[in-house]
Amino acid sequence: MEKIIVRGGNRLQGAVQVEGAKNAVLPVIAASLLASEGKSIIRDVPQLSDVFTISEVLRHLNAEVTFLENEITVDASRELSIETPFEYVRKMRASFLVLGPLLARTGKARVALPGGCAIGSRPIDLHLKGFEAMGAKVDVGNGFIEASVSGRLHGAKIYMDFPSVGATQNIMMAASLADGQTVIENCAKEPEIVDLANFLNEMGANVKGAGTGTIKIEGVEKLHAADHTIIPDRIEAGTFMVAAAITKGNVLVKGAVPEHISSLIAKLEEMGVTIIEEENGVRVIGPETLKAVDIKTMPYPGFPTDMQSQMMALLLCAEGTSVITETVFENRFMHVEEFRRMNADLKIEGRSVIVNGPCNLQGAEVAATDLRAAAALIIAGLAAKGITRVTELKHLDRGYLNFHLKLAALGANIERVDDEVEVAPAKQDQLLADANL
Ligand SMILES: CC(=O)N[C@H]1[C@@H](OP(=O)(O)OP(=O)(O)OC[C@H]2O[C@@H](n3ccc(=O)[nH]c3=O)[C@H](O)[C@@H]2O)O[C@H](CO)[C@@H](O)[C@@H]1O
Ligand SMILES: C=C(OP(=O)(O)O)C(=O)O
Repeated sequence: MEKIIVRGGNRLQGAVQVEGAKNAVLPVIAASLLASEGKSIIRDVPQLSDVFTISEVLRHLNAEVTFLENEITVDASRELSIETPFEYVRKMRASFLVLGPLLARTGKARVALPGGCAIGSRPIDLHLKGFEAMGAKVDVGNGFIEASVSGRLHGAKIYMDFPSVGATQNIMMAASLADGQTVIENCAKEPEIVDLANFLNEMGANVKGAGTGTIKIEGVEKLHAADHTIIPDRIEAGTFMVAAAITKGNVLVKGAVPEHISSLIAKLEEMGVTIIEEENGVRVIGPETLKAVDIKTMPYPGFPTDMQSQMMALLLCAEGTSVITETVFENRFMHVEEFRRMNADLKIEGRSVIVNGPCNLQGAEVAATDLRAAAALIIAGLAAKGITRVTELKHLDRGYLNFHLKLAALGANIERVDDEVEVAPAKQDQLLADANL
C-alpha cells in the first residue's frame, strides 16, 4: 500500500509553483466537445488522475485527445457517440459535465448517474431542470440519465435554487449551441466559471456576465476549436499557503492570484499570518502563535469548501476555540475522525465543528477520506510531533501533482513509499530533479 510519511517539525521555506486549476480544466475539456471543427489546444493542464479520466471519457465518446506534457489537444470534429458509462462517472463526478455539450451537439446523451460520495449526496436536479427548461426530455432509469431533444435546444430563463458550480457549467455549455438567449440567474460566480466562459467565447460562443450572479448566453449555430490557457489552481495555492503558515514558514506561492483567494487571505490575516502580494505570487509568513477564528464555507466569493479541511488542520494549532461551519456540502467532516487520531480536540455539532486549540498534535497512521482531506492530513503531519503516515493516496492524486515532492523541496521531511519501502535519499533527490523542483 502506498503512503506518505511525514516527520513533523520543519519550517517550510522557499518558493513553490502552482499548477493549472483542476476544477477549471475539467469543464474546459468537456466543453471542447462542442467544437465541430478544428483541434482545441488547452495549456497549463495539470497531469492529474482526474484529467486522465476526463480525457478517457472524451476518447470513449470518439474525440481524439493527445497529451504533450502540460498541453492537451482535443479534436472532437468526428461524429460523437453519446454514452458515458458508470466506470468513468464512478471515478470522477465531473464526467457528468459531458452531458450538456453532448446534448447540445448531438441532440442526445446517455450518462451514468453519479452517486453520492464521501462529502455528501450531491444531487444533479439543478442540471436536469436547466436542460428541461431548454426543451430537453430527461429520463432517469437503470442507473442512467437519458436526455434528448428533437431539433435544437432553445434558450430559457433559468433560476437556480443554489449557485451550483457544475449545473452553471453544464447549462452554459448547452446554451452556447441553443437557439436564442438563455439567462441563468443565481448562478455560480467561481473563477472556474469565468475561465469556462472565456474558453466558450474563444470557441465563438456569446457568453456574458460570468463571474456575476446572472449569466446571459446567446446561442450560436456552431462552435470551433480554440487555444486556451487554464487559470492557476486557487485551491492548490491555498493548500500551500496553509502549509507555510502551520510550519511558521516563509513561502512564496508562485501563480497564486490574490483576488481568487481573498476570503482565505482575510482569514489567514485574522489568524496572525503575514501575507504579502508579490509580482508573481503571494508570500506567506507564519507567526509564532496562531489565533483562533470562525469559518463558514459559502459559494464564491465566500470561503471555499475545498479549503475547509486544510483550514481545520491550521486551526488545530491556533490558540483558542474556533468554529468551522460547512454550508455547501452536508457531510464534509469525514476527516474529523482522522484528525482525532492525531490527538485533535474536535466536536461535531450539526453542520459545525468546534476546534479547541492549540492541540498537541501527534503523528499517527491516518487515511485520506477525500482529496482535500488527504492534503489536510499531510499538512497536520507537518506540525505534529513524530511520524504521520497517510494512506488512501488515490484521493490526493486526483487533485495534487507531486505534492510530497513540492513540500520536500520547501524543506519538509516527507516521502512517499510503497509498503514501507522507504525511498533512499539519493532516489528522493533524483525524483526532485526529475520533477524540476
Ligand atoms: C470538479 C469541480 O469543479 N468540483 C467542485 C464543484 O463541485 P460541484 O459542481 O459538484 O458542486 P456544486 O456547486 O454543484 O454543489 C454545491 C452544492 O449544491 C448541491 N447541488 C448541486 C447540484 C444540483 O443539481 N443539486 C444540488 O443540490 C450539492 O449537493 C452541493 O451541496 O464545486 C464545489 C463547490 O464549490 C467544489 O467543492 C468542487 O471541488
Ligand atoms: C470536491 C472536489 O472535487 P470533485 O467535485 O471533483 O469531487 C475538490 O476538488 O475538492
